[in-house]
Amino acid sequence: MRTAYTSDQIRTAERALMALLPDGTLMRRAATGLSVVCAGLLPGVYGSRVALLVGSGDNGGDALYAGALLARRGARVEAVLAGSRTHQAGLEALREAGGRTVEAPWPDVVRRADLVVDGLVGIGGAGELREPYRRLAVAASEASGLVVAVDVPSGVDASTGRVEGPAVRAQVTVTFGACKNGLLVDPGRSYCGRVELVDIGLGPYLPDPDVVSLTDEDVADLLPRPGAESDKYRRGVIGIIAGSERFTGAAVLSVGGAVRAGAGLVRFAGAKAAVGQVRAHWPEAITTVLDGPSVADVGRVQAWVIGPGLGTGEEARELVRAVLATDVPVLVDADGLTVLAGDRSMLRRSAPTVLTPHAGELSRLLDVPRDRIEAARIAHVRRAVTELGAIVLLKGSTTVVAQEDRPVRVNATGTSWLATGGTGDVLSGIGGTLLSAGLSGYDAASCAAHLHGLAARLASTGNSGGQGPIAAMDVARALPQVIQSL
Ligand SMILES: NC(=O)C1=CN([C@@H]2O[C@H](COP(=O)(O)OP(=O)(O)OC[C@H]3O[C@@H](n4cnc5c(N)ncnc54)[C@H](OP(=O)(O)O)[C@@H]3O)[C@@H](O)[C@H]2O)[C@@H](O)CC1
Ligand SMILES: [K+]
Repeated sequence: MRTAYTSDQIRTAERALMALLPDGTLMRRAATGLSVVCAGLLPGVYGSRVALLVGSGDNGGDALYAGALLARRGARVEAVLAGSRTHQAGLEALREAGGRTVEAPWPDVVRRADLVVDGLVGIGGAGELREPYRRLAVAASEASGLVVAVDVPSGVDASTGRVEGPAVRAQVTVTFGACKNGLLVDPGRSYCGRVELVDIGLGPYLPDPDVVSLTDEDVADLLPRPGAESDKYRRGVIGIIAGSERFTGAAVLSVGGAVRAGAGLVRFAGAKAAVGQVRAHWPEAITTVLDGPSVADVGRVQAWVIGPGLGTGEEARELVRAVLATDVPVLVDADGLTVLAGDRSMLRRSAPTVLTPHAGELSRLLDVPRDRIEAARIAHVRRAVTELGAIVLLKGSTTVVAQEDRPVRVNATGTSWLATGGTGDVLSGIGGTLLSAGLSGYDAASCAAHLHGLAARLASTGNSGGQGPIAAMDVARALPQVIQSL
């Protein structure tokens, strides 16, 4: 499991460790690790041009010391001192090693560098970058050389991943001691490139993580696998209520996600047209044409999925109410969430409820503008959990899953090609299947997001290794191969 922390958590751990070590030890460790990564990126250190963007804090100090180490190996190191102050010991080290400082015009220095080291701000950064950092961040992002961010790309909020205004776009981010939340969550994540962690001995002093990210191994351990004693009922019976006379595709895709994720049995109930399509595509499912808002005829299930393509009228409302009145876990998606936004009292129940909104749906549920949710996904998914009393999977460029009193789980899989119609319906079927197999809502939601992202990657990757468009059904189809590979 990968773990990540807020800036405050990192600072607390740093203070505890620093108290035990001679002054400057941590910065030396950080700078040595940084210089090793930088040297590994250059075809040769000797003779290469390195531009250091140096801010006024310790982030700039790291860059200066790393620059000194590279200069000792023959790199031509030029430092742009952008802050009102400069880390003096770091500057002396750079000068002693043969590095030099340069005056404006700075963009030329950045343009001609083989490697740009962004040491403007790290965990001490707050809010939008001010000038001249702002201009340098833009120049670095447009540079033709490699860009390495020190600890966190400048302009990215280390605790939240929030980006206001320009920020440095790096190919590699070298982070110290532990990963920061903002390196795992969009929009910050998309500025980091590859993240390299340099161990500086902080481990024993770190608290419980604020954010975690499951690995393939974690998901493999959590996934239910049928044993010799398993039959279809014991593996899990999932009930899906989706689709309408007008929208039938969502039903087919949700059932597809469930069948291909390994449901023991899928019971599908919906409007006649949706039932017809589900039967045509998935003969494995047992179907019921719903006659009114009762789910009594569908049969026993261990978990429900309700919402994709359901509509938001009176009948849909009563169906959502009926499903939430049962005593089994329920996953509510899409139109089901819009219905819930109109009457959150339905969420008062004792069995687990998993909600799977995208930012627009969460905006309706919380009455918060969508762009605010997208800018601060962790804070809003937490708020949703507290306000709604449910487990919440917030879909998007970074999918995050939260439950009360547990770290937010950030999904590490997926591809930009996944942003296409119907993929959310497939996700609901996967999540419901895992719930019906007995996983907790928190595990079911996070494993579903992980598998969904892996399946999308597999489906979108061609023989050449490049990625291309996918249809939602391709994601469902790729699920068995992904589960086999874990
Ligand atoms: N944690 C660890 O264990 C270790 C941490 N280490 C390193 O220390 C780093 C943290 O150093 P830090 O505390 O000195 O803060 P830092 O990130 O350099 O920035 C502070 C300066 O930025 C400025 N500034 C802020 N916001 C701004 C804005 N929007 N726009 C423009 N300027 C802005 C603000 O300037 P001021 O307003 O004071 O002029 C302030 O002085 C950390 O990221 C890591 O690299 C390693 O060396 C060793 C182990
Ligand atoms: K930085």
